[in-house]
Amino acid sequence: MKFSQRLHEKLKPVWRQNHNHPFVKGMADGSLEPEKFRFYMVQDYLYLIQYAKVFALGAVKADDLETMGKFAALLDGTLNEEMALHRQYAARFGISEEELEAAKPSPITIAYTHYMLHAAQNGTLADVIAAVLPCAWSYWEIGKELHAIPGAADHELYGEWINMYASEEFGQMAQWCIDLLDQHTAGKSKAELDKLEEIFLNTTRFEYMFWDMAYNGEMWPGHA
Ligand SMILES: Cc1ncc(CN)c(N)n1
Repeated sequence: MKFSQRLHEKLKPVWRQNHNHPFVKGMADGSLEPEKFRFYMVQDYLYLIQYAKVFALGAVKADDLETMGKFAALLDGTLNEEMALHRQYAARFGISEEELEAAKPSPITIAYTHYMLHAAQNGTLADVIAAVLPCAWSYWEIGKELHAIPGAADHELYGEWINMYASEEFGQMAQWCIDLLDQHTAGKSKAELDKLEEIFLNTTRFEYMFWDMAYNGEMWPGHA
């Protein structure tokens, strides 16, 4: 069994919690309050700035030019395509690009991005992929799941989000990460695979916490 299949099978219960989070369900049926989405979108923009740096670390750790080029393309795609979606949403909410970048990250945004960067900086290429894969893979699955709901992708606020993450291009990117992880884990020892599983599990858990943080508009205790 490929390592990615092992992870998917084993972590299904944790994985499903992300798909069933009220924030995701609210985008699916259109009942999510726009204010919650606004909060999410700003935090996600800050998240993506750091996430793009993890791809940069992938390029640093790659040992062939093809992989290095692919990570460079993922970095570019994050900054100029995925974040363009957020900039469009920000414009709809009356938030400028300067305001977006100057926004303060929530404790969960800080914890999640610092964890990914730490795992990537201190680990191998396999650690880099284990850290980012739940992000790419779970968004792709959520995008496809929501896209399959009649009318969801036409929603005037959430439709573009759903179309972006259900798209062929986003799926290809997620699949490339899955394949790369399988390639870099073939023949690894149990101890190495257990360590990678731990990283994958932790970022999967952080995905849940990120939905939860957005749903509850959580910043530092005692601060708006
Ligand atoms: C928190 C989070 N996780 C994943 C993705 C998909 N790149 C995202 N935009 N935001």
